[in-house]
Amino acid sequence: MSDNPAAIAAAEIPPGTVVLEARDIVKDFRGKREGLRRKRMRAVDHVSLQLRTGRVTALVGQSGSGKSTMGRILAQLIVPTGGELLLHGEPIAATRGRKYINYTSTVQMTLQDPFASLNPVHRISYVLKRALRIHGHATNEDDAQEQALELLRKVELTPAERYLHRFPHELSGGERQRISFARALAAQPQVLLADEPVSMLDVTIRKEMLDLLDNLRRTENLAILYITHDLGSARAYSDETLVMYHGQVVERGPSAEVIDNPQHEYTQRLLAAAPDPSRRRHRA
Ligand SMILES: Nc1ncnc2c1ncn2[C@@H]1O[C@H](COP(=O)(O)OP(=O)(O)OP(=O)(O)O)[C@@H](O)[C@H]1O
Repeated sequence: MSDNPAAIAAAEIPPGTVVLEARDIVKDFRGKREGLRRKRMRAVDHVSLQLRTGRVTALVGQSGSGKSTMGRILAQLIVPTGGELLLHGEPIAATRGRKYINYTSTVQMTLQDPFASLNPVHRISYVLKRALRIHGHATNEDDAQEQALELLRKVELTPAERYLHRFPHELSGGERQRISFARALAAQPQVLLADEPVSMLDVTIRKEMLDLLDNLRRTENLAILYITHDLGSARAYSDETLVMYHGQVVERGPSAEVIDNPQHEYTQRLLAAAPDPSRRRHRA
């Protein structure tokens, strides 16, 4: 086993191990101009969280509460104003270069709109093989081909051979989101940051997609951050829920407790506005 815990397969790490930790993260953006001064806008206000292998952590809150900003900080797509990230207990500093690529191999993010995140001019085979090569997991063309097929099977796009030669526009929204997951898995990550993975999909396929995510959590032992405004799915698919309001985490705990018995007035209001907050599901 490698002595670098970030470089080993997630499956080799005991479930429940903290992989990624955010401590006291703050993010300020430049806000609207007021006279000669520009106001500061605090999108994330002293947020701490831990992501553990084989566990799903839900980050819920209404639009503008800071969920995506927090996800982008965890993916190192943007730099926080304050606080720190720790990977396997080691502070992260590099935002470019080899160390940054190593970080992105360990921590992958998928976005809400799978169509916007896939280049329309490339076939699926190119998308997956490129990701495999960038992260150093394919040594030659045959190897890349075999692994690309295996990734398609993992995200339940079968027969896999049929999908390799397609372009994104030839796929449905659900299939494109599965390709986004496959591309993320090509990095062999330990952490998956899933930003609103089903909100742009037809309601009839949302459950299938969340079941797939749950499956990947188990089979790949992934630490998953599930960013959503849907409390019902957070209750059904996550172990822990953090509720964000105006950039702050106002309530956190086991998802069943937070959602069945919310203590904070904001969580109670969110629940009152949710269509079916009591949906339950027994997890494997
Ligand atoms: N690049 C940016 N520059 C300025 N303000 C930003 C930027 N990105 C986000 N914000 C602001 O930060 C706040 C939090 O935004 P964020 O996208 O994190 O919220 P969210 O909870 O993910 O919402 P949604 O569910 O709509 O994506 C919002 O007020 C948003 O306008």
